[in-house]
Amino acid sequence: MTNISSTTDPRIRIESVTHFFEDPDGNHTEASKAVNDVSLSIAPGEFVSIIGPSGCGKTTLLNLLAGFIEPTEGGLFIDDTKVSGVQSDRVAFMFARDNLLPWRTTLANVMFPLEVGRTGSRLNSSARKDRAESLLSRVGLGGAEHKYPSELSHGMRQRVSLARTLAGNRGIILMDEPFGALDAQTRVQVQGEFAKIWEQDRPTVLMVTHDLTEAIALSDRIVVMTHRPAAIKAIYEVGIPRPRDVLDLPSLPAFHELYAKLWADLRNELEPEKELST
Ligand SMILES: Nc1ncnc2c1ncn2[C@@H]1O[C@H](COP(=O)(O)OP(=O)(O)OP(=O)(O)O)[C@@H](O)[C@H]1O
Repeated sequence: MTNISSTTDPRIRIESVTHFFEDPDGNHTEASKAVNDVSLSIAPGEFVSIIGPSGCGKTTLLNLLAGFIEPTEGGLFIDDTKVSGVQSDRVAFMFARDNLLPWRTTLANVMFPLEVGRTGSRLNSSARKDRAESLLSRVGLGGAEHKYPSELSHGMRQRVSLARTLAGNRGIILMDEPFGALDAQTRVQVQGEFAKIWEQDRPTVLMVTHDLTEAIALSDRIVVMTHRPAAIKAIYEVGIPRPRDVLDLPSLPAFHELYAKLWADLRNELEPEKELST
C-alpha cells in the first residue's frame, strides 16, 4: 500500500482508494483499473500538484474527490466527511477549458457561483456584484465586466474562470490543467496572478498538471504518479521560498535539482509504454 499522510487535521484525505472502470463486457479487470491504492492527506492551505504519465489516472483521482464518480475501494474525505455525490458546495473546480456561460457577461459569469452556492444564498445582489467586481479586478480584468466571453481572448477567459472559481470561496480548489490551453506567455502571467491570490487567500489546492515548472512554481508538495493504474510513486516537498517568480526559477539550483528528480521519475514511468509500443 502507498500510505502517505504527512499532515494532521487534513482538509482532504484520500484513503486506500482504488478505482476500476468497467471494461466493454462490464467487468473489472487489471486493464480497466485506473487508480491503485492511493492514500494522501492535504493540510488546510496547502498547495499540492499531481504529475504523471498521460492516461495514468490523475483526472480520475480528481473526479473521485469531486464526487463525480465513486471509488471501487477505499474512501475520500473532505473535512472528515466522506465524499458522497458531487461536492460543488464544498469544492470549486477549474479546468483547462473555461466553461464560461456564453450568454452571460463576464460579471454575470463570476456572480454565478454566488447565486447558486451556499455562500451565494447569504449575499444580496449588490454584495454579489461587489464581490464579483473585486475578484475581476484582482485578476486584472477591471473594466471588462460587461463583455461577453466571445469578446475575450483565451487568457482573459481563463482569468474570468479563475475569478469565478474563487467567487464561491469554498476554500478547496481542484484544478485539472487549469492553464493548459494558454499560450506560453499568457500562461506565465495567469500563473503569477493565481500564485499571488493563493498567497493572500491560502485555499487548499489539488492541481493536476503536465508542466513541471508550473508544479514547482506553485506547489508546496508534488506527487508523482506511476503509469496506469495510478499509484503514488514519490512525493517531493518543494521548499523554495515564496513568493516565487516563474521567470526567476531557472536561476535557482534548487529548481534544477527538483526538476531533474521529477523528470527522472516520470521518464522511468514512461518506459513501460515504450515497451508496449515496440
Ligand atoms: N469513463 C471512463 N470509462 C472507461 N475508462 C476511462 C473513463 N475515464 C477514463 N478512463 C480511462 O482511465 C485511464 C485514466 O484516465 P485519466 O483521464 O484519469 O488519466 P490522466 O492521467 O488524467 O490522463 P491525461 O494526463 O492524458 O489527461 C485512461 O486509460 C482512460 O482511458
